[in-house]
Amino acid sequence: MAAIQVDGLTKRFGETVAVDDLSFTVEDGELFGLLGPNGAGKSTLINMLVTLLGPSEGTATVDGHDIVDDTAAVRNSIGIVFQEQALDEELTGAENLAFHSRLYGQSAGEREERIDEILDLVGLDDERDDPVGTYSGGMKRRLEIGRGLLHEPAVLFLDEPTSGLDPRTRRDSWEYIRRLNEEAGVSVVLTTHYIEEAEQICDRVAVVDDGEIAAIDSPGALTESIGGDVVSLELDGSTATLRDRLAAQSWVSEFSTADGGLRVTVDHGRQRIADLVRLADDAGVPVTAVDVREPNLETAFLSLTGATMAEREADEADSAASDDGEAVVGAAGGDR
Ligand SMILES: Nc1ncnc2c1ncn2[C@@H]1O[C@H](COP(=O)(O)OP(=O)(O)OP(=O)(O)O)[C@@H](O)[C@H]1O
Repeated sequence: MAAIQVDGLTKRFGETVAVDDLSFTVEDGELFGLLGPNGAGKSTLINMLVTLLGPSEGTATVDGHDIVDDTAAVRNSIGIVFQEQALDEELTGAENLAFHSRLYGQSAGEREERIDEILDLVGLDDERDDPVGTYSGGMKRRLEIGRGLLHEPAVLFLDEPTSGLDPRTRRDSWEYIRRLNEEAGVSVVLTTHYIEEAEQICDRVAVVDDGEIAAIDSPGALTESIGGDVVSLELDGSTATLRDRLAAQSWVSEFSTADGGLRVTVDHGRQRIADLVRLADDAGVPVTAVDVREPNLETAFLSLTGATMAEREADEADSAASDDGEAVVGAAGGDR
């Protein structure tokens, strides 16, 4: 049985279509990533799957249970770690877990055994009796992830699990997430706007943009699907003639317009810079800057959506600011 089966799931907030007719499957035992910029619709999708938000249209099952008709069974089958931290800082690590174990109705014997297992799994054995207020950001996140596993869920949802952590702690957290996926045998669905996170730990990634899934595959296959390096040309003038000329070159895989220029996908991008500059000159549009990116998930996102993650987040910040009538700064994007 699939861990998650999503069929035509849609969520509207007034005019905004936050999640637009999504269908996909997460296999049992998979570490599945939803990668997209802030505002892409990842949290809305997760909130529907964990039964906190009702869909506008469509259906989904989690561990075989319907997210609308069978909410209690879905909730018993899942663990959730939200973006915002929710630990009692005055209690110790073990006490925080014990509190939740009681909420789930575990017996005293079961509780003790499970807490030991979890603290071992997330590497907090030595700090079990320290108040959580003394933990580092990474340790707190590990404890929250452990807490999500307390009742042995079939599926663990992690919403931006490493957001706000420093890069080193983020890497350490990846180890733990991978380990618990393997050792606890739990299917994991995580959202992230960190390309590297999706690339490093996910078995498969859904690239989410503007409420839709642009592609789903393994990070390696998504990267390979680009078929070359992406050369960004900043151009001073109309690109119409140059586009015609690019279309006629056998060595150009594809190209798209971008703010102030063109993005061209070619093999061996660096060796093609001179050819591209010459084509642009011949077309009467001087190149003012060149950037070459080798294939990775970042260029896959660019190739699939026509924009970088950063550009998408800036768009979202702009529209949030115009909605609020406020300045763009702090409206969206970046770590929280
Ligand atoms: N309760 C709501 N009411 C109105 N609009 C909403 C609501 N929740 C989300 N949206 C809008 O839906 C879209 C998707 O938001 P969502 O939070 O799901 O994106 P996200 O990819 O999870 O980003 P983030 O990581 O910032 O949460 C955005 O345009 C957002 O403004």
